[in-house]
Amino acid sequence: MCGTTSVADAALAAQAGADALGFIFAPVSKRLVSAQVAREAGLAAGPTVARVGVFMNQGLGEVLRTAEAARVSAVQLHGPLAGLYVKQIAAYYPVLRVVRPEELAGAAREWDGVPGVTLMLDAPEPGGGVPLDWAALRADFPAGAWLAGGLGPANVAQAIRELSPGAVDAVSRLELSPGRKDPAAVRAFVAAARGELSTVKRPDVDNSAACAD
Ligand SMILES: O=C(O)c1ccccc1N[C@@H]1O[C@H](COP(=O)(O)O)[C@@H](O)[C@H]1O
Repeated sequence: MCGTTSVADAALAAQAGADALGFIFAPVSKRLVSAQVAREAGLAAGPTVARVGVFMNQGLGEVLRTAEAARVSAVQLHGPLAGLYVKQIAAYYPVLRVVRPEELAGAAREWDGVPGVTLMLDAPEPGGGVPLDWAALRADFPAGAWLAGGLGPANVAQAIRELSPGAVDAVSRLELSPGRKDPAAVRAFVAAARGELSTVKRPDVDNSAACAD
């Protein structure tokens, strides 16, 4: 659940069953949040909810200082970034490295087996609410990668069926206005994603017993 800007929205998402909250620290964003509010919101979400700091083309020092001040548990990196920079941040925080569709195949090769770096596929305009052509991306989508881009309550189940992502992430289709969550959409999104994830057959999970029952 990305774009969290308040304690109230963090509590809402946690109560709805979100596994992770995203806090956007990229100055270009309409959902920009301060490290202090992110820290308070993360505390309100409780001990089992991950806290992801979202950055775009920001310096190494700024990323590490903000992540520390906000007490995030992972960092999401957007933009054309050098591999060395990503690895330097991965020495401190688990990294979600965001890639566009045209970068997916190359990034899957580059980051395959690199500890601490998980790929996240997103649309070319982050936070733009535009879904991807999931079927066309299936061949290049690596196991365990996360999926974002135009996901909402009405389409998240189909996206999970198409790509079996490790996790799904959304923002603009869950809002009343930028930075302000729509409670009904938040609850419907988590319910739809959880419902589909409980039935999807993953390549790394033997659920044949469940199928036979
Ligand atoms: O949402 C933003 O404003 C934003 C700004 C800078 C980097 C990332 C941003 N959002 C990310 O966009 C995706 C999905 O957005 P949507 O569901 O398509 O609206 C998500 O990963 C956000 O973290």
